Amino acid sequence: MASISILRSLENLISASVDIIEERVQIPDLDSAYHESVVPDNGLSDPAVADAISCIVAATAQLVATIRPAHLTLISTAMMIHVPSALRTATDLHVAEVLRDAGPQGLHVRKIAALCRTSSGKLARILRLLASEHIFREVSPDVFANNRISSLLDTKKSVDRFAQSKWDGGVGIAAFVSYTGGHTLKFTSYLAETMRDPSFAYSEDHIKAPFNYTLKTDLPFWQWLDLPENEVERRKFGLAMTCAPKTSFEWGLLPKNSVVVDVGGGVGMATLPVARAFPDLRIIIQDRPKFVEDARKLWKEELPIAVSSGHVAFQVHDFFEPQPIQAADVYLMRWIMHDWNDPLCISILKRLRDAAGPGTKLLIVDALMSHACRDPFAYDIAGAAKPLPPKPLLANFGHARVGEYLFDLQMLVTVNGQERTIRQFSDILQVAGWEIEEVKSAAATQAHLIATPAVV
Ligand SMILES: C[S@@+](CC[C@H](N)C(=O)[O-])C[C@H]1O[C@@H](n2cnc3c(N)ncnc32)[C@H](O)[C@@H]1O
Repeated sequence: MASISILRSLENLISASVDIIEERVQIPDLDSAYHESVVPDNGLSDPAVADAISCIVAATAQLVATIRPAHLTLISTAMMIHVPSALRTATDLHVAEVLRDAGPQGLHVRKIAALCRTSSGKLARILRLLASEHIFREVSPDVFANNRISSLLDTKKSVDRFAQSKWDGGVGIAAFVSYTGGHTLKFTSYLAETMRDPSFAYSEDHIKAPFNYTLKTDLPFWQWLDLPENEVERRKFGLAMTCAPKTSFEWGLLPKNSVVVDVGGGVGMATLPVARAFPDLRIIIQDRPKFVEDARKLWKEELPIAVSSGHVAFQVHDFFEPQPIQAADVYLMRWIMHDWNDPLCISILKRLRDAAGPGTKLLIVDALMSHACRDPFAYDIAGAAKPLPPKPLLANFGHARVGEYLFDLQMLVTVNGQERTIRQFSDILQVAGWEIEEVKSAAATQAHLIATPAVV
């Protein structure tokens, strides 16, 4: 297809998608504050709207790639590293909280800088870069306000409280932004060096990640997080898990008092919304000692009734050791498999298979990878095939699904881990004695693989 007809097809796709959205929902202004009850922030339950949004995101990115001079795309992509860095800086300086009370008219950067205790000249440049990427808004020269995106960084705490800690309690996406724009950015900057060093490039060992190369340590990432000097990073990491959408498993179909074990559950960010919505379930959060300690504190603050009623319990457990909770109704593992190489995943899965009863379900929540081109593989697992987008979009929905590939590299640089395709999952599960029954939300950043014990 000639470029001009590609541009026209993309333009038509965008226009048709806007029509679908206009028919079904009202889209809030980008300048108003974030509210989780409005579309698109909470409108993705309507599949037609979700698809239309994906088409717009994919098509606009493809339009830009097609029409922008190639050298400008390369130069601006290379320099995009400054965006996560600026975003983390604004987050750690509490700019969104400082701007909360200023409302839509905003605050002069001199006042923002005074409250954030930093240089106004440099802060203005940082905020202007972000405003150009539609995060914050420059209302008039040097006057900045929150917009729908930046206001999501607001932890709702008073700035005075930050003397104690910003990273206590449910601080949401700010923790993810601060963690990723800090440590992950450092680790990924050494990716090229590790790919040229054979002892790293060809290794599947979890202590051969760019993280280890960057910090010159042989400690596994999880042990490094346990060090006293990394306490703040560990808390941020635990809270960063809030950034995920809720699990879409049908928890409501489980009988009262069903036992759900959140294996490697961190501070319990996957099961906290489940416990809120289904208080009759019995949830056990297992993790390493420090995360269990953090989880206990967080749940006491966030959902004390679950703690006092005993509907949630916390257990120190190494998932390479025999599973202490036998025949649970559900073993949930969200964002665990992607941390480990195949042999170690198989060890974890075998421990759960040994403990499983005939009715046990294993729920794995992770991204499900696909190629960026069409894939002739015949999917014989229910729900595993991802819907194909309209042409001329890339077969994997391009920029609309880039999150999966970003997470994949996040795993590579931190723990030498990886996201997997359905074939890769199917292989390791089979070796460990599990059979995939169904896949839900295959195309989402968090696909759900539901497996049952294989009959031997
Ligand atoms: C990416 S986080 C996911 C946390 C949680 N599942 C969630 O989705 O919020 C991985 C978790 O695995 C835990 N972990 C690492 N090694 C472990 C082990 N050997 N036994 C139990 N948990 C472990 C980490 O402490 C961390 O909380």
